Amino acid sequence: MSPNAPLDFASLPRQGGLKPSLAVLQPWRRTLWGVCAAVAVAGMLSLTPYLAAWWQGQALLAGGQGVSITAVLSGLLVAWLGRHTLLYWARAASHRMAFAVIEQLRQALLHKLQRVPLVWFDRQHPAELTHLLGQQVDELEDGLAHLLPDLVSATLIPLLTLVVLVGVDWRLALACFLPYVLAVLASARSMVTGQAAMQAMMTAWGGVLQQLSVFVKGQPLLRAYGQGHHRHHAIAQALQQHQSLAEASVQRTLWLAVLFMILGTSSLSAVLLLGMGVLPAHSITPSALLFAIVVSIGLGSLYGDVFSLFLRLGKLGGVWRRMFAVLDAPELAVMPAQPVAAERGYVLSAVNYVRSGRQVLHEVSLTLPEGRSLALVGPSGAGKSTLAKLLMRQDDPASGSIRLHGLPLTAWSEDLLRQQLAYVSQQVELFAMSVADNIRLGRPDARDAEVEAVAQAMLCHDFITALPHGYQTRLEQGGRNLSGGQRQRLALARAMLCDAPIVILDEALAFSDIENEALIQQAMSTLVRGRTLVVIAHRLHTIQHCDQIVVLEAGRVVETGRHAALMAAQGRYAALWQALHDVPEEALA
Ligand SMILES: Nc1ncnc2c1ncn2[C@@H]1O[C@H](COP(=O)(O)OP(=O)(O)OP(=O)(O)O)[C@@H](O)[C@H]1O
Repeated sequence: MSPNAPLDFASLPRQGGLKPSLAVLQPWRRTLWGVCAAVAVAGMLSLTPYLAAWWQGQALLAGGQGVSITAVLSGLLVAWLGRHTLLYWARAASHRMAFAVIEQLRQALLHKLQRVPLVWFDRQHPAELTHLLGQQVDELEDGLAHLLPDLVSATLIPLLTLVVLVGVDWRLALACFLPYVLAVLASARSMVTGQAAMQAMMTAWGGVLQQLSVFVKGQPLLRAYGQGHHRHHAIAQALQQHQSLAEASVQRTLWLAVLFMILGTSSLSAVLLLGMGVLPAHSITPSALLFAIVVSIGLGSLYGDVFSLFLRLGKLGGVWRRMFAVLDAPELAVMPAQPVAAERGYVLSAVNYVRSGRQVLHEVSLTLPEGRSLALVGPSGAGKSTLAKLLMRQDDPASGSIRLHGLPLTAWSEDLLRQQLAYVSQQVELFAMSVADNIRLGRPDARDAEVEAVAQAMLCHDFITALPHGYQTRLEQGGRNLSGGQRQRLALARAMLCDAPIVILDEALAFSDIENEALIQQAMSTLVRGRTLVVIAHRLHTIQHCDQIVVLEAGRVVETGRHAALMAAQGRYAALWQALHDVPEEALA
């Protein structure tokens, strides 16, 4: 596999530690070996000052002159240059690999977010997801670019030195390296036991981000209700929770820090004790003792690195786990099915839907022929929006089936289904781009004249041309510089521009005043003629001309029919009409 081929994140081992990082770097394995070799050689070159000291010391102890200072300095300079050239190349190569992986991983996560059921987002907090896609993906850089070379340095150099020292004197080698091995084992254990604490800290940090995001986004509301202090308190609590976990984690590893301080000086002490006190003087040569002293001093500088290496390994595992939680989120599968011949429009059979463990829709069955209109009415919380979302396959029912044009929604490809649908939800989404581009999201290739025509029809043109740069005025995120009614009309214009054969409007006129509402309805009735229309509205006069009205109550269909027939039946619909419009009893007769 060439490094330019797309990476397969699905096949990475789902575990912490270094395994996913090594697996994801497989396409660059040759470069990876090169990086490790370069780091190893650079590590060996870093030993040259110690070797030179030993060499000179040995010569002096033997009563000689040693090598000339110029030769020593030249040798050290060459080693220094060689070491830094190798490290420079290794850093550059490992960063190239890391950035390529990070780029592809971010793309894979974004791609995944486009395929998870939309209801999945209800369980996520936007601030946490943004943090994951932004900062946390970048945090992998340490694991991919630095950790492996650092591990090589911390393992290979001591190992090589150990081999040489064993050759010189195995007893001194033991004294020198036993504390180091103990330090590695203690760090590894602390990483294993610290995994849960690391996860808890990451989760707690997610909580802090959530509270901060509520605080920032909710300022207008919080101030209106004087809740600023309350929110401060919530943020302080979330921070406090994170801090206590961090403190607990530090407490848990404090003994390690102390142990490291002791072990860090133990190699030298053990070598001196053994070499000058315990072992008989004649059984040890001065040059062997000198070499062991030099090695143990060099080893002392590696203890801190070992400790931080294991901490970083633990953190890397936590970051991969967060990535996998998103990459492994279940998707809505597309399952081929045989279409029911000659069936056009929607057919729902015994649809049950469960949300957060609660049944929201019960045995809903209905038919909406192509080109006809259907209104969903009922009290708040009856399940109208939920049903509309299922028609767009934002999620799958727990049981029952929804067919469109004879084919179960589960058999439609995501793209093909989206092409069928235009949707205006209760929450209008407008983006920080020009007004024209916001409308054009409905159909990216629409010409300016088409954008303007649909804006005229949805009564947007006048307020748009009154903006400083007309259609090119850049909106604030969420369209904050527009009124609620203006935002909704823009969303309607976008949906109408989309030209999809099925239009779903969820309270799309809720913010319109009576005068505008009548005018928009008139324009829309022309635009949606011939299309399949699903409307949700509390203001029932807006839906009285629909071909079919379905009344939902507590997730069940309790009535269906046309306006006149339902009014005449004096059932739930008539009662709703009466309650909402305060029509006198005799008018319903
Ligand atoms: N994200 C969610 N998580 C859990 N339950 C939800 C969620 N969204 C809606 N529900 C529940 O599903 C039920 C139906 O909600 P839905 O929004 O479909 O009602 P509705 O008839 O459209 O109400 P309204 O007219 O107020 O918009 C409600 O009882 C609601 O509590």
